[in-house]
Amino acid sequence: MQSVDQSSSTNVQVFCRFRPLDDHERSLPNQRFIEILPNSKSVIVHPNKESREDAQFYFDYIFDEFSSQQLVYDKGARSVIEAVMQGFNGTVFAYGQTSSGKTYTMFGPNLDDPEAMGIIPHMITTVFYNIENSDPTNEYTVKVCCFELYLEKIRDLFDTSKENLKIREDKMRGVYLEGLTEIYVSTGEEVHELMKYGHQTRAVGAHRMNNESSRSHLIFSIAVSQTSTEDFTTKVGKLHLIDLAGSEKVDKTGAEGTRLEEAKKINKSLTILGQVITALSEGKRGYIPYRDSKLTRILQDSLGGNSRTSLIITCSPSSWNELETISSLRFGMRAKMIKNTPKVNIESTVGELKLLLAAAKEEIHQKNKKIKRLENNQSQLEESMSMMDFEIDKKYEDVIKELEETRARLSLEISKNSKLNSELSQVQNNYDDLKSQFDALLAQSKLIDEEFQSVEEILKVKEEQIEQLTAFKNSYENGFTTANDAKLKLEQVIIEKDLEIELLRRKLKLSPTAFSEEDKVRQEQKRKEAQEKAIISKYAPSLLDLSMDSQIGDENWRLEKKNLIENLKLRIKQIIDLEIALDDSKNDYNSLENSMNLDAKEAKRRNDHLQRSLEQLTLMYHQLVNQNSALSVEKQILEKKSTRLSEKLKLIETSSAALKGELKRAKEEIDQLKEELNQPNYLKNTMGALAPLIPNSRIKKRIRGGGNQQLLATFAVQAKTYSNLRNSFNQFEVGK
Ligand SMILES: Nc1ncnc2c1ncn2[C@@H]1O[C@H](COP(=O)(O)OP(=O)(O)OP(=O)(O)O)[C@@H](O)[C@H]1O
Repeated sequence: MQSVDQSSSTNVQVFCRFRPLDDHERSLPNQRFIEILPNSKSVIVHPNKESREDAQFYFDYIFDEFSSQQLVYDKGARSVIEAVMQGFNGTVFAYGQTSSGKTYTMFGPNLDDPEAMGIIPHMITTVFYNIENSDPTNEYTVKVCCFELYLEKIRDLFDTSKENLKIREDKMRGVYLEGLTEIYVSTGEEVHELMKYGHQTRAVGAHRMNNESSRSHLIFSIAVSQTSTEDFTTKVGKLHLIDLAGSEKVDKTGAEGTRLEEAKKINKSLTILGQVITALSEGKRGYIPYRDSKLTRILQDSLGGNSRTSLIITCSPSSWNELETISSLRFGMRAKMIKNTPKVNIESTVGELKLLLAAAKEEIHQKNKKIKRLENNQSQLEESMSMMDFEIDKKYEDVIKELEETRARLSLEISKNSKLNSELSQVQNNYDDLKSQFDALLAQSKLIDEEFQSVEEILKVKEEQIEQLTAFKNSYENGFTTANDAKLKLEQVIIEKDLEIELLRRKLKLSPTAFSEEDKVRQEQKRKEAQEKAIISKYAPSLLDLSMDSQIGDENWRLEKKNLIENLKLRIKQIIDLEIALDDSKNDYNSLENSMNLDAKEAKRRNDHLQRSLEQLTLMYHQLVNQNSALSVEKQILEKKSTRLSEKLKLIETSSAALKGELKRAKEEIDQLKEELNQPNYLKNTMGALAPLIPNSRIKKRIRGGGNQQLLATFAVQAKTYSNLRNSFNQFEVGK
């Protein structure tokens, strides 16, 4: 069966029904505590205790104690059966505390009285009314089942020997009960009888609040299948009508023993139902605790699933049940928030099945081919993946190896670099030392310069004094030279006169020896002295100067001058020494600076080189890491692809197996039905107690939809069959 989305999601419709006060409640003071507003959509609760505040609740409709069964059905449930007739799933259920009127609402106090009957009998009537009034080209089959959930066990109410049915789930059928009796019916009366039968078979017990309290959750289901004889499409709508057992406060109801056990189980399953509703109302689509109880598993589709659902909250209007009523109203408000997504269920006819079978066969064939192809692809993929894995691993290993080597090289370079750095810092230290020495020398030289300048200034003064003295000496010398020259000239004249005199004497005496020897020696000495002086004055005036100095006799000045000269010489020597030392240190400094510059340049060059290689290595490292992560991503994608392919393959295999199984089951069912049909005592054997009620209950009965003409024609026959059935049923009951 497939579901066709012909509708958007709809909220669960929630109604509220207040029953009249019962005898006990009427005997109490402050009986009523609720106020239904005129729009019949909201109710205000006025709590008795002043400490509690008024609370307002909103519903799709609120039925008061005077609301008729017909009104409750029309407003609260009719739309659901209309949807079921169109192929949707539908659920109507009643929830409320014990003795609040759930059974009254779902079944009614009298199942045969059209005015008193509740929702379930009304539904049955509507189903068959709709069939009878539908287009004659429609063909219907209707099957019903009825079971109860009692003490957490599922009991088949059409075959009570089935006491503990198991819940199963598969893709095709959804949640279902294995082995549950399903009865095909052809008339509303048949369903009516079956409903009564199930209702009577239900576990009922009495307690302080309800003499006929339902101790189980009852589910009555009708599946309506509608086939068009024109296009052979089939829609199947399933309707669940549920009368829940009521929650109870055991101290109020006085439950003991089995009753207490029942109450606990009922309360527990209702608590889980509340949790499911809370989770759904909060939009927790991820985890809903459906599986925590059998009731919620059965209701899975009705709450948050593929179903049009109506919930009727039944309440007591009495303040005696104030807390229970408020709790039920809150439950209803939460349920109102649940969204369901009902879809039309389309089922195939035999003709369609044949076509489907052929199509399925073809599909299976195609899928098998595809599976083979996929298997091949997968093995190829696996092969290439393993090769790829190998290559990736190898590449990865190479990369890692290269990385390790690079790292080793890097650490070597780093240690070299740090060594160079320490050398550099040592050179830097030396340089700093020299620099400070140089600075000290520079400072010293500055001092010397300053001293030198002051000495120069003194020298200047002294030079000026010397110049003055020299000028004085020169003028003095000039005077002396002139006097000396005059003296020399005079002496020369005297010598010449002496010589003339001698000559004259000789002439007179005719003998040269006329001059005495003494005179000759004296004359010679004088001549020599004169000659000497001339020579001295001509060639060595400085000597004269000195002799002059000594002659002028300024002894103090001479001494001072001498000291000054000595001092000057000493200072000059010191300056020269300092200059030499300065030059030396300048040279040292320059050479050091040169060598240092060279070292620093070299270190910088190496450092730059190292920096560059470090950057390159880092780049390479990053590239390798990127390459590696890209490869990992590629690997992951391929793995994911492969997993997806495997999953797809598995899905195809599963769906193909399910399809095969389904086809096999359908075939077996057809064969079995054919076989059963051929057996004369078939019905007696299979239906047991229900056999007299519903003839041929395991056989699909095709009911033609149609106008009233056909209806009238068949009605007589059906009425006769019905009265026959009732007779035989009565006989059967008597005979039991
Ligand atoms: N709307 C109503 N009008 C008149 N009587 C009502 C109405 N609803 C309930 N009652 C009466 O109240 C009593 C309890 O109702 P009912 O058995 O339907 O309650 P319940 O909720 O099914 O209880 P439990 O959970 O114990 O089975 C019955 O006697 C029933 O006839």
